[in-house]
Amino acid sequence: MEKFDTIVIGAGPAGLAAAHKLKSSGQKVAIIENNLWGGTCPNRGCDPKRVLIGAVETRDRLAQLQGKGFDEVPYVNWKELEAFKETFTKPVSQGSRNGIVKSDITAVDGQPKFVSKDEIVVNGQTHYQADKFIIATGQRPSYLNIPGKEHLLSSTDFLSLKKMPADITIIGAGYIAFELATIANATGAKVHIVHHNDRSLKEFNENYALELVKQLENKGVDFNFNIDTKTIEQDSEGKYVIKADNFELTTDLIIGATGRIANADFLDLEKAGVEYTRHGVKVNAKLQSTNNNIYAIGDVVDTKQPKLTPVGGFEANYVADILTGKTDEDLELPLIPTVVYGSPKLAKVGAQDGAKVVDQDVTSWFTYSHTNEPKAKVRIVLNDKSEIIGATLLSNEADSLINLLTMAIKEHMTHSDVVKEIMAYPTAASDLEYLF
Ligand SMILES: Cc1cc2nc3c(=O)[nH]c(=O)nc-3n(C[C@H](O)[C@H](O)[C@H](O)COP(=O)(O)OP(=O)(O)OC[C@H]3O[C@@H](n4cnc5c(N)ncnc54)[C@H](O)[C@@H]3O)c2cc1C
Ligand SMILES: NC(=O)c1ccc[n+]([C@@H]2O[C@H](COP(=O)([O-])OP(=O)(O)OC[C@H]3O[C@@H](n4cnc5c(N)ncnc54)[C@H](O)[C@@H]3O)[C@@H](O)[C@H]2O)c1
Repeated sequence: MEKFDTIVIGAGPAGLAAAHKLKSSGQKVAIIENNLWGGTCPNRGCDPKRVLIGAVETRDRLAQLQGKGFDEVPYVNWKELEAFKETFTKPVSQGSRNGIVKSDITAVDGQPKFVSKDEIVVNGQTHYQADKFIIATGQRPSYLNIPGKEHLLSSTDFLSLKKMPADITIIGAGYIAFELATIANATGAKVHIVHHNDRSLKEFNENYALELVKQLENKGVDFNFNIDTKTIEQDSEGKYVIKADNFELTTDLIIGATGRIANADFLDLEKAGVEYTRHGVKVNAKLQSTNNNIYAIGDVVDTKQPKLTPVGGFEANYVADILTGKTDEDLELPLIPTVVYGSPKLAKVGAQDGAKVVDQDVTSWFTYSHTNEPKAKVRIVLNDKSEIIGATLLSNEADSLINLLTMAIKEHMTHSDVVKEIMAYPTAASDLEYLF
């Protein structure tokens, strides 16, 4: 039986980063994947989504300048865009696996299961042992447990639809629901969102989330709040009927976007003494599971941290440093900026409340008015020393500006620090000194 210093389970952004770093520190490493190498982000998450949103941004830019240089605003041609997206996703799995093999890391395809605290079997056949294991198996869509749930498709299905239906419904109002609704709407599809309460994007400032709802409503998206879906049926024409108390909606296709569940349940973790829930593997402050030799990183970890690609990458580097003796400190995550992609985009970082909050509608400012953006808002949070400690942004520039604000928070910048800097003009960054 082959024995390794470390075996990584799951070849997404987190697992791959850990495997490469451990190998470059001199370890004998294996990594096991049971599906597409590269994981969620480049195959069925961030990257394909970003390609699609890119086309939406282009369309909206034209729409904003209709009658101001442009006459026609075409809908996004889904078939062509989907084919373009495939040029990014198709090479990912083979490319990621090749990278592993090239680095002299053992690549194993198959389904691993623990047989003891330090041994796994893959596909019930080949046994491997290791001193340490890293679980990096991510999450999968979690479906509503209701009659008719078999009619629900996931974000993965959406990103690979061969044809965009005329009428599409998304259940849920989190990141995935907003991003997919934005994309489908730009293809000319009628989009409905059905949500069980009246609070969308609950991690974000409520007024900013409501403003984003308004922007999508203005584009024709139909929001149905406080609708707790009870059943889904298929009618005689093949359409789907969503039913709830005093509510019925007939649609061509339904995407379930009601959260994700940890891939911790197919590994026989019980045999290794590793505790987990549907939220993921339980870990201590060093990302160590209830078995001291088994760590967990990325989306599969049961913590309150946002489940995002850069977080998984950060944790991968941290655990690799722990395993190679470069640190024994507890994990300390830096500030985590996050963005709901769309047009406009909604972004946030850091504290949402503090000693002072400066909340401004900046739609009329040159940065936003020269492209005729429909709405731009900035909310800056300061502490009692007047340092920036948090921000929420709504605009087409929110994704780049939020990273700049993340650096400003890290550097404890105040207004007088900001005015000492020169930023390229005219950009969203050159407005910084006027934002608080
Ligand atoms: C639609 C969508 C859009 C997203 N957009 C963004 C975004 O814009 N920005 C952002 O930062 N994040 C985004 N995310 C989240 C991001 O994709 C994840 O945070 C990131 O992929 C997590 O990396 P990971 O390596 O922990 O898990 P994954 O990327 O999920 O990788 C886990 C890997 O483990 C494999 N695996 C699972 N079970 C087993 C098993 N039993 N044995 C072996 N292998 C197994 C899986 O096949 C997968 O390859 C998005 C997610 C989705 C679904
Ligand atoms: N841009 C990004 O960074 C990005 C994009 C997509 C996904 N992600 C990651 O993937 C994760 C999963 O995304 P998600 O949108 O599935 O999860 P989410 O947690 O953001 O949203 C799930 C939504 O479903 C709702 N919901 C739960 N039960 C429901 C029910 N019975 N009926 C109707 N709605 C219900 C929740 O209230 C919530 O609004 C995110 O939390 C994030 O970590 C990130």
